[in-house]
Amino acid sequence: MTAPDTAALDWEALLTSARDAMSRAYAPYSGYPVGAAALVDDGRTVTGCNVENASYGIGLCAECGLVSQLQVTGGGRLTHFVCVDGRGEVLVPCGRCRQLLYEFGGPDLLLRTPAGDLPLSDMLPQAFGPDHLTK
Ligand SMILES: O=c1ccn([C@H]2C[C@H](O)[C@@H](CO)O2)c(=O)[nH]1
Repeated sequence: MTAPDTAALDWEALLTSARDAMSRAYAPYSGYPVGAAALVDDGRTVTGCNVENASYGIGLCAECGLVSQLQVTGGGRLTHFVCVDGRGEVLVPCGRCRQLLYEFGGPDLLLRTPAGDLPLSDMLPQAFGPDHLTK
């Protein structure tokens, strides 16, 4: 399956999905809800929201839920990704989450960021990934 044409991609629909996910976040400790949405190479959309915990350090980022949903709904490769903050504004994924995304999207995964649409290779240069383990 080939990645959808970037120009034809409906970023607005993906943003709406991310904002909807954000509205379901559980973020009572930080007060910082996050929603994430990604397009899969078979046309599915997967989403996630952050889920915090009274044991602060074990809270889950929105991207954790997203990659879990990716797997549980059939796997595949992520092609386009966006996450939003509590105002619905585009947010950059945190460093750990860039690594999570790399596993399932690789360097060509396109991220919508406040600085424009960028491949993950720009956001996580010289990434460590599955290929290193096979060398
Ligand atoms: O990429 C990110 C960055 C932050 N958060 C969450 C973690 C925490 O619950 C809250 C504040 O850091 O935002 C995410 O879900 N994804």
